[in-house]
Amino acid sequence: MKIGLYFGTFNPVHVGHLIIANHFAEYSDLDKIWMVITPHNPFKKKKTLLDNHHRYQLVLEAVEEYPAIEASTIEFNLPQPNYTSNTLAHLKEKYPQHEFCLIMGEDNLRTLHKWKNYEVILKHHDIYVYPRIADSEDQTQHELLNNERIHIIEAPVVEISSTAIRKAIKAGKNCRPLLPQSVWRYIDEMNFYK
Ligand SMILES: Nc1ncnc2c1ncn2[C@@H]1O[C@H](COP(=O)(O)OP(=O)(O)OP(=O)(O)O)[C@@H](O)[C@H]1O
Ligand SMILES: O=C(O)c1ccc[n+]([C@@H]2O[C@H](COP(=O)([O-])O)[C@@H](O)[C@H]2O)c1
Repeated sequence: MKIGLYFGTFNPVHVGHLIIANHFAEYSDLDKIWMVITPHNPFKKKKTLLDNHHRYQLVLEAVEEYPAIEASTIEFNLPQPNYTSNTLAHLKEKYPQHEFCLIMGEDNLRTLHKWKNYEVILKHHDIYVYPRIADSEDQTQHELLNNERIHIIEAPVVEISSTAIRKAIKAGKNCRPLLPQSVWRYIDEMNFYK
């Protein structure tokens, strides 16, 4: 099977994530999309981060009615911070029968040259990049854009961020439309981000 790995902190998962995952499930050559919940992104502070199992539960709720999309806990038992190259090596060993590609937003492509072993990642995996609204253009991004492993895919641009959602909840704003209904309910019942 050809599996698209959609890595993320998902703190919390929101409608923007789901639109992308569904777009790739419906309009690409990928058989399955695994949303991989990352315990600790090497570039992010762990402050305001919900426990792994809660973030996983939220992704499970979000993808419940999407048979081609799964929530993955593969990084939960790997060393932290989570370097994607380590996870990919682990996946290759555990599932030699599958082909793994990465799905990432343009924002992550811009920092890819700073990722651990990014050349190794590019040697073995295709990366499907979808557009996000950029603040500035970056030289390195242009170099990477010419890499034959990088595939720019047209997908809807939805400017929602987990950061904005956390802030809105803290400020007592209603942000229900930005979250799948079951995700909003879970967050509300558990009093998260307040
Ligand atoms: N609105 C969105 N549309 C498309 N892709 C998104 C959107 N928000 C995040 N992504 C992408 O989803 C993946 C996981 O994102 P992440 O969990 O960091 O969400 P985020 O909303 O950017 O979070 P935060 O605001 O906490 O940094 C990343 O590849 C990121 O580029
Ligand atoms: O491997 C790296 O060096 C590396 C550096 C920065 C980010 N990543 C991964 O990129 C993924 C996207 O993270 P995020 O927080 O933007 O959702 C997440 O799985 C991180 O572990 C990986």
